[in-house]
Amino acid sequence: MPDLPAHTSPAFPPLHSLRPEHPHHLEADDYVLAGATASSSDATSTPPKARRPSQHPPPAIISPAFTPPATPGVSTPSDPRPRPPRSVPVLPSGTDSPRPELLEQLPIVDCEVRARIPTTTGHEMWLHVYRNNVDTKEHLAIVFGNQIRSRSLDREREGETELERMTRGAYVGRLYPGRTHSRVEAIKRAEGAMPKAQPQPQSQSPGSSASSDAGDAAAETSRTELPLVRIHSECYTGETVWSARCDCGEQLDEAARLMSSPHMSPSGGVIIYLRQEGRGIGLGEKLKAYNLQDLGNDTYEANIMLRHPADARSYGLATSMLVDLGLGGEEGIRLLTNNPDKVRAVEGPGREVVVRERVAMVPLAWKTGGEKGIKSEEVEKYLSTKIEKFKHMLTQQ
Ligand SMILES: Nc1nc2c(ncn2[C@@H]2O[C@H](COP(=O)(O)OP(=O)(O)OP(=O)(O)O)[C@@H](O)[C@H]2O)c(=O)[nH]1
Repeated sequence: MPDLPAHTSPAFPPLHSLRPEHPHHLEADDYVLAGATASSSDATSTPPKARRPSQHPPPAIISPAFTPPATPGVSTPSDPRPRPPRSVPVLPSGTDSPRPELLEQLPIVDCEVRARIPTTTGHEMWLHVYRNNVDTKEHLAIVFGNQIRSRSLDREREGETELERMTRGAYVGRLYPGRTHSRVEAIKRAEGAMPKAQPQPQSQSPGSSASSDAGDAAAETSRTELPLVRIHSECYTGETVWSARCDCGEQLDEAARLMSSPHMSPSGGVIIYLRQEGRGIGLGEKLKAYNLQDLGNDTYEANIMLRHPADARSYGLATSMLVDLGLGGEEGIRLLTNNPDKVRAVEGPGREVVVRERVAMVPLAWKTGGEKGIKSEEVEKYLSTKIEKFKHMLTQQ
């Protein structure tokens, strides 16, 4: 989705100035952004550095303790084609971080309904609403491409009419006025042949006979063709009300952009959207944490001061939803994340999902030398805390 309306669009006027009255606070006009010519395809560029013309050294936008490492040689300015994001293999032994505590059993999930959503960029995605046996929230799977299908959605339900099946989204291909059957074969049978105007059915899901025909080829399949997955946690502030305190809205946009590009993600992709707002503490508590951050604490400390874990999330639901979408098993997935805990946790207690590669999410401002992306003192502090305290890996290594 190259033209997704970014939550951080420069054209969007700020609601109010976030500039504090600290005398040494960064003045935007005092700085010239270095590296503004960096290629936007450079997935491991360093963030912009601030330079101040006056005699006083500038207060760093990024924590002085944090120097994002540069990975040379990844930009190809002469090649205008989009390149798949670089990814790094995830070894079975995993990362250096301790394995997070996992539920002994995966939650049971059920896809209640799905619908085709044409988007403002001209791409389409399939929005799936899931229910489960551990909470009452509607967790979501945003599916790009036609290869990925929900097993629980497609399951036969006793006494169900064809209209009911189509209404809950359990159909193959596309709906059109007058369609009477959820399955293409039934339409063929009823009409003697495939109707001329009938749009092409979706390709079969992984694990079906058609896809197993291609099973041998799968062994040779380049890892870039593994489905791309993002496990995204709800962030009302960053995704809906234009907050520049975090990079959540930008990450959601970027995941959708990569997954809707057949070049970047030829096997399609899924964003599992979990309703665990505020790293699991909820919106109200997150707002309290923001006030504590304005009082000088970082995002980690603020949660602790509120007597919450620094990160109160879990990922068992995501594992179950991925299995339901046919992405479990040895073939594996590529996971779009900087969070080492997520890589471990999403694999599940019995390694039901295998993360073959991790694809880093580098902030847009870093990739573009500050030309695009979120610019705020708050987000810089947030990102440096994620790296220093949550051990997020914002580069490919
Ligand atoms: N408690 C709290 N939650 C926050 C804050 N800022 C963002 N969040 C929440 O954090 C979640 C996103 O977490 P991130 O740490 O940005 O990213 P991640 O999901 O751990 O890792 P990535 O996969 O690399 O994006 C969302 O639920 C946001 O609502 C904050 O300051 N305090």
